[in-house]
Amino acid sequence: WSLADFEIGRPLGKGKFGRVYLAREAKSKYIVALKVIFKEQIEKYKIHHQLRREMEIQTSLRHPNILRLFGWFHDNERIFLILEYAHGGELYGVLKQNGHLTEQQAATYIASLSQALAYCHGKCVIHRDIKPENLLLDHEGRLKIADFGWSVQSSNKRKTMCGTLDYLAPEMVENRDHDYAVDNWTLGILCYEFLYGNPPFEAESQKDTFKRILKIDLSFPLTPNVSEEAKNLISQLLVKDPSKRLSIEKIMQHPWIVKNAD
Ligand SMILES: CC(C)CCNC(=O)Cn1cc(-c2ccc3c(-c4nc5ccccc5[nH]4)n[nH]c3c2)cn1
Repeated sequence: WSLADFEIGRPLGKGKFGRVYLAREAKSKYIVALKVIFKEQIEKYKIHHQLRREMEIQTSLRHPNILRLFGWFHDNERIFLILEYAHGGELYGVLKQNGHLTEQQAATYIASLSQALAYCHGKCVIHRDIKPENLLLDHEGRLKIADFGWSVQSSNKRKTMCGTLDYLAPEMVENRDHDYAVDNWTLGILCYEFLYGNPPFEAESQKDTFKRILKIDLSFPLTPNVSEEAKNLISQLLVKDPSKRLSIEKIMQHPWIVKNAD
């Protein structure tokens, strides 16, 4: 592939490392999202190996709820990633527009995320950075995890702090070793945010967010009205001891998911 094969459209936003444009492959008319990453950025931030690993990870993942990386090409100063185009845009937009989601929508997205994570964990990939901005919707409103900005192969004990803090599990806040269960924690954070409109441990300062996470300072507002089953699932995921968090399989069998996810 080369840039000449594509007609470039409007900017779709900026992902990690670069901007993303709507694009159409000239011959097939196939619509894609084309991400442009400047090589000088890669040199400057020394992220060549991380980028390569992400590209290998994302190319190898094939799942209906994981955004495809079809391929890539480069010219002298830029690398271009040919990504799946998600017609529905960011889930974040839907969440902010409606304030919060219905229990059916929330359960459907949590079920989709759980299936995608079960698939990733099966391939020894921990996502570690799942947040609404990284979740896109296709033309049927089906969820697509877009950004493997900090995904690692599981053996890694990386210590870098990644992304916004609201979604960090206690073991990551305490910079202890972490494993797949960080993604289970994040499902609890997202479930809470889908139903209430903001993440459970939000605070004025980062320090206070850290404290609330480490204390599991979890409370459920009286409005909007949320079912006991939903609160039960959230309470079984936002557990300090990673080994005590509900497994992905158990999430899929939880009464709230079985009843509300479609
Ligand atoms: C290899 C490594 C660097 C990871 C490869 N993955 C990414 O680059 C992650 N990434 C995906 C995107 C992205 C952003 C937006 C979209 C969209 C999209 N569709 C939209 C519809 C309406 C409004 C906005 C939209 N954005 N479709 N596919 C996308 C893909 C940005 N970063």
